[in-house]
Amino acid sequence: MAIVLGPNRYGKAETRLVSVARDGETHTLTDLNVSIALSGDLAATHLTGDNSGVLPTDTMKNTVYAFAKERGVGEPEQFALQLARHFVSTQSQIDKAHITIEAYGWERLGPHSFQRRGDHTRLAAVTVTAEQEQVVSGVTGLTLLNSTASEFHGYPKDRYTTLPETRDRILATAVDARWRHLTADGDWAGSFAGALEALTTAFANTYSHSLQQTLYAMGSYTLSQRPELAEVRLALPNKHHYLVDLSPFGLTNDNEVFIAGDRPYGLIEGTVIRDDAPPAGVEWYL
Ligand SMILES: O=c1[nH]c(=O)c2[nH]c(=O)[nH]c2[nH]1
Repeated sequence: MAIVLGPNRYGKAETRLVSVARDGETHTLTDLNVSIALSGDLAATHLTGDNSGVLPTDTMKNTVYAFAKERGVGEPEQFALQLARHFVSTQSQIDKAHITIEAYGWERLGPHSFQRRGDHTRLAAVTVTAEQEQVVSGVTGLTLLNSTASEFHGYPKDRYTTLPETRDRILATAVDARWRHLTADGDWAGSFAGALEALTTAFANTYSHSLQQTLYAMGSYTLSQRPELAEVRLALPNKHHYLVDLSPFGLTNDNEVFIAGDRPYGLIEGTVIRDDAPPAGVEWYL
């Protein structure tokens, strides 16, 4: 029996970068959280403490800030690609760079005034090797609600089932979604806006018999609208809204008064794929 080093990677997590593009009077704000994970021939440092192949994570953080100045930040997918290519091409012991970026939105209030958007966070994740570049975009924390056009019935019942069947309920979720691009160059801003629009349109327009059905509708509509995408992965928490029993007060409740549940929640997860798309080159997770 031998004990060996398994898969490993390292990098600087959550480098917070705020960049102001001072193009005259009207400034543009970019607000990112950048995480870097490098892997390759890193056995020596783990096994013997030889750090000759260990680019410091501090240097990775500095590279983020220097690239912001030297190249500008631009779209998160593009910025992540530039960083990933840099580490793979300049560090011979590194064969894979995985960069994830959370981009926080700021709405313009004036030429140099902004209001932080709280409604969702944009995501980008790229993986670069010598052979391949994979780009994934996504969104998290996008809370959506339909106040009707949602039913849930016809499910199996056993001795522990208490859930009443419903023909009219609130359907609400906080969308956590990732979508894989077919190529590593594109109109990242337009693609993100289009995918977000497709997801929300499908949520609003689907008459739902389950959140699972809504998940498939959101993924398939997004792929139908966005030819640059190969695959959409969705994790949809079912943000339950429970009807309040108003009968103790002699009142009816015709789907008007709800308790917003917190925990536990149903979690519906699924992938929708274009069947002629090439498979992902490297595994990616939500
Ligand atoms: O849309 C739903 N899907 C389920 O699987 C489920 N399970 C549950 O209790 N409520 C719901 N709603």
